[in-house]
Amino acid sequence: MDNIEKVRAKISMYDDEIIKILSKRMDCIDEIMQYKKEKGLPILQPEYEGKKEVALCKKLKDNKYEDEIMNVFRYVVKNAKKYQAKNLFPYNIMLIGFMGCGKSTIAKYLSHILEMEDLETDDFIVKREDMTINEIFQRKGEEYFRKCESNALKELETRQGIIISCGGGMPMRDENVELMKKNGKIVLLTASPETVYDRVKYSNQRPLLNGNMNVEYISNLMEKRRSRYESVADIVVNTDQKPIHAIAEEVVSKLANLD
Ligand SMILES: Nc1ncnc2c1ncn2[C@@H]1O[C@H](COP(=O)(O)OP(=O)(O)OP(=O)(O)O)[C@@H](O)[C@H]1O
Ligand SMILES: O=C(O)C1=C[C@@H](O)[C@@H](O)[C@H](O)C1
Ligand SMILES: [Mg+2]
Repeated sequence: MDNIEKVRAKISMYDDEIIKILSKRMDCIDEIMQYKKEKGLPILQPEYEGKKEVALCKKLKDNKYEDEIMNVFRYVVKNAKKYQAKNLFPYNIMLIGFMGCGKSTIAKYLSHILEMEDLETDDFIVKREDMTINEIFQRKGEEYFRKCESNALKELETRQGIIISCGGGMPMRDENVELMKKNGKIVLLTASPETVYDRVKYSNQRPLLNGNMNVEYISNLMEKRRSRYESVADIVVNTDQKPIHAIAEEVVSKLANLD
């Protein structure tokens, strides 16, 4: 064997070791998930991630390959999170609820913490139609927008393992709910009319609220939708006066405890 072949053989041997070690590391993820389940511990522990990064930096200090190895570790951690999410949620997480209840905010947070892709049906429609939601309502009318929502769900029918933040009116149509339930669990986020008002009062991006930006209007529309929202939801999480991470944890633990 010439020298280069010898080195390649060595690399191959190290690859075997890496595979063995990575598999053992993944087994630990299974163990941790099982342990958290048994002890009723929070599934999301974002503070652990920061500590882990610091600990790894310390271990790699003065290592010639510090940057490269650190990058590999980040990828390892990313994939461990993906593996965990895939096991916990082998379906789409469909966030529904009134405007301003926090669907987009929670979807983004969960997407980061679980390494799951997130998608906004409103954004999806804006891209397809090449118009803002306000423009669609003004030029084509609400009924047209509602058809776009159904079409968006049909296009997304085959996707799996994503977090979908649905437009506030999406669950009002039976055909939409059917599509949402096909390969997803429906998470209803709630907030009081006062909270919603506080969160959205300076925005003009929600056509239904333009010219109606007051607690009374919000309260009336919310009441009209309440029973529909509640009847289609697999789980419900109230978001009033709660920080994002607490809402996200509640979503995740309630979903994980579904049969
Ligand atoms: N738990 C929370 N605490 C404080 N502010 C929040 C919370 N959740 C969301 N917000 C803020 O409220 C506003 C509305 O939130 P978000 O856009 O996520 O709502 P949404 O349900 O997606 O609304 P829409 O249906 O109109 O898309 C944002 O400015 C966001 O930063
Ligand atoms: O609640 C609703 O009906 C809506 C909510 C937004 O997400 C947009 O989908 C649109 O403004 C309509
Ligand atoms: Mg949103």
